[in-house]
Amino acid sequence: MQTGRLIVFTGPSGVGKGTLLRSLLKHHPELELSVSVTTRLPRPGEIDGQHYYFVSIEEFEEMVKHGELLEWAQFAGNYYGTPRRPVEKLISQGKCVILEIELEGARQIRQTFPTALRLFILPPSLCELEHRIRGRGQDSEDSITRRLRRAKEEIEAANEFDIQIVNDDLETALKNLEAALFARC
Ligand SMILES: Nc1ncnc2c1ncn2[C@@H]1O[C@H](COP(=O)(O)OP(=O)(O)OP(=O)(O)O)[C@@H](O)[C@H]1O
Ligand SMILES: Nc1nc2c(ncn2[C@@H]2O[C@H](COP(=O)(O)O)[C@@H](O)[C@H]2O)c(=O)[nH]1
Repeated sequence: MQTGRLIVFTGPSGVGKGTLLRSLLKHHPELELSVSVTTRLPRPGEIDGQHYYFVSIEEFEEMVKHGELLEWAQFAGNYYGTPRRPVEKLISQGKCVILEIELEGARQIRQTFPTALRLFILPPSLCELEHRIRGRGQDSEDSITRRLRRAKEEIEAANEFDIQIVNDDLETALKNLEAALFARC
């Protein structure tokens, strides 16, 4: 793995990005995961500063106004963004930093960090994606509808990314992910 690299990890909500990343980071603690800012309410068990920085809409808008976000987007009725300073600091220290972000944010990063490695995680089918989002049991019906509608648009954009990985069997997807990341030393 090259040092000082930005890795963008995108895919529809519920495809298993977080699940894959938790496993990847367990095996590769040298990788850094950026903690995003969001106006979404915390889910049960989510910890401020660990899963997200949970902020108000006003606080988020202030961050945008002051250029504190590397990228940001609206998703399923909430704002999400990547705090600029910690990412730039880690990259300057030679670390590989992973951003788990949706499509609009990934497109912004392509403009500002053209050398970032961009991966897209695909579900085996839309039916399985819906099954996973519902099975997670964390989102309202309205949020599920918005997420699934957005999923179709996101999947159509998968070819914009450097690498596509289907998350069907979790272990296979993890192996493919590791191969994609570490073959690029
Ligand atoms: N390969 C897999 N096979 C079956 N279930 C899976 C697989 N990968 C993840 N899941 C399950 O799918 C659900 C959604 O996974 P996860 O929360 O990691 O998705 P996500 O892409 O991070 O979603 P979001 O973008 O909304 O945060 C979880 O319940 C998880 O356990
Ligand atoms: N553009 C950005 N998208 C982000 C960021 N952090 C998370 N996300 C994406 O939002 C959706 C929904 O997340 P959830 O936690 O509410 O399920 C998902 O696709 C995330 O990848 C960010 O900083 N910028």
